[in-house]
Amino acid sequence: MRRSMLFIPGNNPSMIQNSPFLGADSIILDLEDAVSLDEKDSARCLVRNALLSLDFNGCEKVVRINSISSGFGYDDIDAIARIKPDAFLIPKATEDDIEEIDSLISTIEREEGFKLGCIKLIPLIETAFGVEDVFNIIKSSKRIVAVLLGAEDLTADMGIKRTKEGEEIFYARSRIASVCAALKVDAIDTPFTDVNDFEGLRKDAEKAKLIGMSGKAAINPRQIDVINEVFSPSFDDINWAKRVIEAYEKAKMEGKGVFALDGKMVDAPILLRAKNIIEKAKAIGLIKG
Ligand SMILES: CC(=O)SCCNC(=O)CCNC(=O)[C@H](O)C(C)(C)COP(=O)(O)OP(=O)(O)OC[C@H]1O[C@@H](n2cnc3c(N)ncnc32)[C@H](O)[C@@H]1OP(=O)(O)O
Ligand SMILES: O=C([O-])CC(=O)C(=O)O
Ligand SMILES: [Mg+2]
Repeated sequence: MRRSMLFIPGNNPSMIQNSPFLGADSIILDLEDAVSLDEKDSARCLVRNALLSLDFNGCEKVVRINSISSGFGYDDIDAIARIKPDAFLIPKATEDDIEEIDSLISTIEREEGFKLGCIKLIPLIETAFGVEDVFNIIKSSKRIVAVLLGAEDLTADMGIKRTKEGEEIFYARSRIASVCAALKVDAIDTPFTDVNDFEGLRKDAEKAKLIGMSGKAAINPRQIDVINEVFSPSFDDINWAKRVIEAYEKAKMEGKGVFALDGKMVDAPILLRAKNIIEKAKAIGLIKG
């Protein structure tokens, strides 16, 4: 489950130390934009030591490396892949970068005796070209398990304003959600940058969920509860899903493929939606069995 993915600056030891107990599903230790140029080497060292020594309490451990073109990316991959993070987040991802990084990681996995393919990739889609090419980017490596939308860089690349309402990213969100559903990987929404506006955060997360995104990045621990709540099935959802499944079983015995529940039609796609809710609730531990 990747409902919430918390960014943590890779040069901040106290934030890193507390991170496993904040309730995020994934922790993204950042070596890219949250770290200034003169701290790139020390942050890499700190993140490496943290991954070696801290118990991450079951959180997914993701490291955002610097891009290959920045000159820091090769050192990031070499230092971090050898201690087996769960995944790398690849900024301003292109097909060429992903193919090259996939091959570099394969070499390290062989050298270190790791299972081939154990280190996953999450491309950060944050250029107009990346949005248009997202299908091919995901197809370029079997390691890809999710895609993250980076709206700050995307809107900068497009030369447009970033707003709280987010109309300017509706297309990018929708395209990423649709392609990710087609290729069966998670679609993770961009962070909401006003860390004191929880109503705004909730609305923004709900917008992303409505069009099919499965989780959202956070930049502050106080954002995690809201994000987890929005991307978990509610108790009403779960009760509805149970009733649909029960009613469907009964209807099937009576030889019916379609019937009405509370005045609304239920047929195969509605059953599928109900089953998806139950699966998600089980994965999160909201229901057992
Ligand atoms: C566009 C992009 O690239 S996004 C990705 C890169 N950006 C980042 O990683 C930013 C990460 N977030 C932060 O640095 C900070 O949360 C800021 C700058 C946004 C806000 O800072 P503040 O207003 O000082 O945060 P706040 O007052 O809520 O901090 C409360 C506590 O949470 C901690 N905290 C804040 N952010 C984080 C975080 N991302 N991870 C872990 N702990 C954090 C603080 O250290 C503080 O701890 P303390 O009480 O022990 O001192
Ligand atoms: O990774 C993210 O979600 C944030 C980011 O880099 C961006 O918006 O440019
Ligand atoms: Mg960015």
